[in-house]
Amino acid sequence: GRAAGRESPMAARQPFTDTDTADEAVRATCDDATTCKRFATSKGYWKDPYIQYFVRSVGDRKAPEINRGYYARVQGVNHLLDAFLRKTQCDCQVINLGAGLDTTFWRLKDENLMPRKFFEVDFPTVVARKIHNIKTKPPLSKPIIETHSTDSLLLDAHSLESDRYCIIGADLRDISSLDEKLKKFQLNPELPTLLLSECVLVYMTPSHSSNLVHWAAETFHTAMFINYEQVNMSDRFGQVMIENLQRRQCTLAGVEACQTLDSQKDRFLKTGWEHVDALDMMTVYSMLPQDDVARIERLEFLDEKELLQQLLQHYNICWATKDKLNLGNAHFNVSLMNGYVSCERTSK
Ligand SMILES: C[S@@+](CC[C@H](N)C(=O)[O-])C[C@H]1O[C@@H](n2cnc3c(N)ncnc32)[C@H](O)[C@@H]1O
Repeated sequence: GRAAGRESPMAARQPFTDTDTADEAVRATCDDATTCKRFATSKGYWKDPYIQYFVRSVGDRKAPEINRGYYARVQGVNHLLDAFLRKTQCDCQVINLGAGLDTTFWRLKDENLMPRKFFEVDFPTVVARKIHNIKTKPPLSKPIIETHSTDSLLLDAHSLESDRYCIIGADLRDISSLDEKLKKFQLNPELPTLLLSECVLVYMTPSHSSNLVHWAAETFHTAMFINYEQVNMSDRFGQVMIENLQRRQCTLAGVEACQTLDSQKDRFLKTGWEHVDALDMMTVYSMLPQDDVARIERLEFLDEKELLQQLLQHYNICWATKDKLNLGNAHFNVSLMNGYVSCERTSK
C-alpha cells in the first residue's frame, strides 16, 4: 500500500552508520511528522501558524489520504486535550512525551487554554534543535517570554525553562532520570496532569512503554494519558508499514502492543489506570464534526476511499484516566470522550 509508510513517506535517506543507528532513525521520525503536518496545513486541512518556524519549506506533495489521516490525528488528539483543559479550567499541567517539533503549546496560548505549565520531553538532540528554533524565531519565543515573570529565562542547549513552558532532553526509557529531570523543573504531582504521546510508544519495547505508563499512573493521582499510534498491525497492511520503516533501520520495537484495541488498552489497565478507552481512527474520523470533514474532503480529490479507510484502521487513539481526587462530573469527567461520542452520534 502506498499509504502504509505514513510516518515515513519512502523518501530516500542515507542509511545511518553510527553506533546508535536505531535511536537516530527514531529521532528522524520527528521530521516526518512535522513535514506531513506542514504540508497538510499548507493545503488548509487545519491552521497552524507556528509550524513554518520548525520546517521552512512545504516540501513534497503528500497523498490525500495521508493528509486526511493527519487531520483526523490532530483533531482527535486536540479534542481530548482541550476537553481535559476545560474540565480542569487549565489548573493542570501537560506533559508531551516525545514531543518532537510539535506546536501545541503555541496553539493553547493563542486559544487561551494554557495549562499552568506545559512540559515537553524528547531526546537531547531533538530538544537542542527545537530550542535553537525557539531562540531564533520571535513568534516562537515571544509567548514564552511574555508568560514568564522575570527577565531571566533558564535556557541552555538541552533545556529551556520558563514559568509556563519547559522542554527537557531525556530518554523516555530511563524512568528514574526522567522523573528526576521533571521534578527539577518543578513538575507538581499534586496537579491534575495530562500526558500525551503521539507516535512515540511504538518506538520502544512493550516493557519500556509499560514502565513509562506505570510511572505516570503512580506519580499522579488525577491524570489522563492520551496515546496515538498504530493498531491492527498483524495483517498484511501492518506488515508493509513495518517493512517500510525497517528499510530505514527504524524498528517498531513496540509493535506487539499495537495488535488490537484491546492490547492497546491492556497496557494501561495493567499499570494502574482506572478507566481506558480506545478507538481506531476510522471511527474517530466518522465522529469528527461532519461539516468540517466535508470541508476538508473538498480540498483534494481522493478517488480510492478504501485507501483512507485502510490507513485509518491502522491507527488509534487510546486514552486512560484516573481520578483519585474524585473531582467527579463537576470538575473532571473520567470518560471525556463519551460525551463527545454520544453527542456526535446523535447529531448525525
Ligand atoms: C514520530 S515522532 C512524533 C513527534 C510528535 N509527537 C508529533 O506527533 O509530531 C516521535 C518522537 O518521539 C521521540 N522519541 C522516541 N523514543 C524516544 C525516547 N526513548 N526518548 C525520548 N524521545 C523519544 C523521537 O525523538 C521523536 O521526536
